[in-house]
Amino acid sequence: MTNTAPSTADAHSAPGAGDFAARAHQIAKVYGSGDAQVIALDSVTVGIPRGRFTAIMGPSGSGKSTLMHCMAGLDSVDSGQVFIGDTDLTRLRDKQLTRLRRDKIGFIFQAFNLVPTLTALENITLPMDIAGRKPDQQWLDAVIDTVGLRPRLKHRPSELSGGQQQRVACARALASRPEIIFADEPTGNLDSRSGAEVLGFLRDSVRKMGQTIVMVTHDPNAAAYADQVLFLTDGQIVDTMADPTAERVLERMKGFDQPGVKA
Ligand SMILES: Nc1ncnc2c1ncn2[C@@H]1O[C@H](COP(=O)(O)OP(=O)(O)OP(=O)(O)O)[C@@H](O)[C@H]1O
Repeated sequence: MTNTAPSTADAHSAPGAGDFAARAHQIAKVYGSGDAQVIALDSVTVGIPRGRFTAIMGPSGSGKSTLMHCMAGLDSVDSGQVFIGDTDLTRLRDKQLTRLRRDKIGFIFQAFNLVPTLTALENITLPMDIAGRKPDQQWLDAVIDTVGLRPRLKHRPSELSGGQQQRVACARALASRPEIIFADEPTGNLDSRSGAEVLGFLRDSVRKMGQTIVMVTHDPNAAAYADQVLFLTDGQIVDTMADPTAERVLERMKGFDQPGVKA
């Protein structure tokens, strides 16, 4: 694959560039006050290249989840700007933000968050049903085949393995062709084989379908599926790595004081 995507560092020099699916410009987030004050994000500027798979890594407490939540409009920033496409999230009212999250963003969490009474297919199309949108059947078929769920569409979550449930959650995120998918430790609850399958599907959806995915992970093996890794410490992006391998990511992580990495 030819790497023509803008690098994350380009976001500094070209904050208006159109090749980023999402951008943060000098965002800060502080929790608490006085002695209890924590600077979770310290003037972070970053661009998430369109049609690429980006992993975010860093020690526990470095601000990964906060960065993801702020970029996905799930949490507000104290200063700076966040863009999804050309839309500045910091200027939206609550209702507009809810609509943007529904229409432009897909989410995959560690917990699969499926509705237990619905079938796999009903779970996949639920966000579109709620939004009153008809799924594009051809696209839906492609997504279902990509995640290998065709024989399981009528099963309820309790009749599916953890890996299959997370595949349903991936398909649900992909089904509406969102501008960007945010995945927070998507393989954290899976055994290594199911985790590898899910990561393979995520990578395929980027390579074959042009999806943009950002994934927070503690696992260098998971990060190795990405096209690039952003390293966060103390609320700042301190490094990026293109075409990562698990070994190189692990080596880089050893430079940080971080207890959670699996060797
Ligand atoms: N709601 C909150 N109130 C106070 N402090 C918070 C809150 N949420 C996060 N923090 C603090 O902000 C910092 C960044 O937290 P964040 O969850 O983003 O880190 P992380 O890199 O995702 O950590 P982990 O890998 O352990 O999940 C941490 O010091 C955390 O304790």
